[in-house]
Amino acid sequence: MSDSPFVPQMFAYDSTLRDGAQAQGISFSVEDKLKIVQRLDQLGISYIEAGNPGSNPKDMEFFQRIGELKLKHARIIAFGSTRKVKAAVESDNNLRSLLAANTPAVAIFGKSWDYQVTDILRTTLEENLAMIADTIAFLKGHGKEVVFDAEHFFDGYKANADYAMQSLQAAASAGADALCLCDTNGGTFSSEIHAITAAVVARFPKVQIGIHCHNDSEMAVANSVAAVQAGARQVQGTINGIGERCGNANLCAIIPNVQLKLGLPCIPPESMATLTSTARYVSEIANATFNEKAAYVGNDAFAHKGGMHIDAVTKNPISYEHINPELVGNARHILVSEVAGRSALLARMHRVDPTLGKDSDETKLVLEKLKELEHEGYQFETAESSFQLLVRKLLGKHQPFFDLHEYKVNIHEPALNRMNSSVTIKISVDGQQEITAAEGDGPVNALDKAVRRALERFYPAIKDIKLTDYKVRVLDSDQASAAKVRVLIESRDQFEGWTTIGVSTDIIDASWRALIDSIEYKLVRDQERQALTA
Ligand SMILES: CC(=O)SCCNC(=O)CCNC(=O)[C@H](O)C(C)(C)COP(=O)(O)OP(=O)(O)OC[C@H]1O[C@@H](n2cnc3c(N)ncnc32)[C@H](O)[C@@H]1OP(=O)(O)O
Ligand SMILES: CC(=O)C(=O)O
Repeated sequence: MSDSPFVPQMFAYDSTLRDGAQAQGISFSVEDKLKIVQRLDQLGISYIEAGNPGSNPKDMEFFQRIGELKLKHARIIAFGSTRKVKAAVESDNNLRSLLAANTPAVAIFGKSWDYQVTDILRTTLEENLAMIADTIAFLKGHGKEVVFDAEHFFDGYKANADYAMQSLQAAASAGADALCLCDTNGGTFSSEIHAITAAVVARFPKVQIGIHCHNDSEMAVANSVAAVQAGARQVQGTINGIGERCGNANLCAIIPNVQLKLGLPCIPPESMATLTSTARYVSEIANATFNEKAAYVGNDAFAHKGGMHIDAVTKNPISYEHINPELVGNARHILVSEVAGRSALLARMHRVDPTLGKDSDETKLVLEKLKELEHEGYQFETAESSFQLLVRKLLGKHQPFFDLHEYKVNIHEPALNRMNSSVTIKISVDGQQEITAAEGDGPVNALDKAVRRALERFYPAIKDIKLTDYKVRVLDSDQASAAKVRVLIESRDQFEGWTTIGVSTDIIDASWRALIDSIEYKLVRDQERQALTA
């Protein structure tokens, strides 16, 4: 490995902790911010815009503590606005806070749309240019690297190109190190972004030009890439695209687009494989639901379901994958479902019998049964473990772990201590009979307790199973109380998680099927692990 420091050709500028924190439902604690900064630094981000020191005490505390961290790649940026109208920079509270943040670099947003100056700032066009110039000169005088965010630049340019350019000129003449063009309202089209950015790059050939896009027209990533193609060399965005309204440009798509497709390195090549885990990490800390459909980093980004696609991808992945998923730390998923073909089944069938091929009778049998069960309401793409058990059963390789003789469910109303249900169950293992009973908060809970109690004597490892989720979906609601239900149960032990499924017109029966698959899958996996270590 080379010891020479990585030199980006494109500066990745992350605003998750500033613009991302302006998203509805997001609020990072100081500890959250410190953790995210470290993770972004490991990813190799060049700039981290980490908050507004003039906005709130939490952000100021963050800036007081950030010095504790030793960062390898990132420069921390404190964010604020140009000075107030008709005010002196020296006495401006926002600017004092920016200096108190003690960061090597600052970002200042200022108006570049004439209408925003007259109607929102309610001042003259000349005063706004003076606000920009005074603020940047003041910060440069304090030794800061300064990024000028030209707010509403594209709308401003379309309304009054001359004034929009004057705002950039004021910033550049005052010493700004980068001029960042903002599509603040997120309504600009990629062709306009490209043309306007190209005009700015031509006018300011010696200054770094940045791009900051919002996603109000679902075009933030495309617009950012268009600006890069027009010559922008700093690209702003947030992890997972979180941000105000519809969000910001998503760096998890922009970084691989720019680095892998346009050939402009923005993070060290060896960090690219941590992109997917970084996206999940930030989502977890933000307490946000992760978008599994996200390009590059979502679970579904390389999930193949159509039988013909699976067949082709198995022959050569580039047939239906735009990049190798491992480059961004993601993985290929082959889904089994009613739209699968034989190729989709082979990897699962080989776990049970490696000699089987695409043309084996067993492969056709499993495919037919899969389609029949999916027609009945099963959905195996989300219940891989039940499918794996089905394959074992159809191939005659499954040895049942117990025989069920009967179970009886009773509902007690009124409930005592929320235990409104009880179950008695009779099973046998190798001829030894066991009868147990259990009470539960609902019949499924009572059933779960009773079957575990009955089996634990024979299979103590069952104690390690934790049921982590239980989902019920009514499949044909027009049948009212006779409708079929699909139950999905997610389980975990100390090694892994797994999902099983049951379908029936009776919710207790559907739950029983999913529950028994869960227990049997655990026992099968324990056997497989023992065989590996034997
Ligand atoms: C596009 C963007 O994302 S820009 C960043 C937006 N982010 C935020 O607003 C989050 C942080 N903001 C805050 O915490 C608060 O708004 C503060 C502390 C900065 C200011 O709070 P307040 O002083 O109470 O003002 P308030 O938020 O109500 O109004 C904003 C003021 O800033 C002025 N302002 C807006 N843009 C600028 C600018 N570029 N330069 C100078 N002043 C500006 C407005 O005209 C308004 O001034 P006024 O009070 O004289 O009418
Ligand atoms: C500065 C900024 O966040 C914007 O204009 O969108």
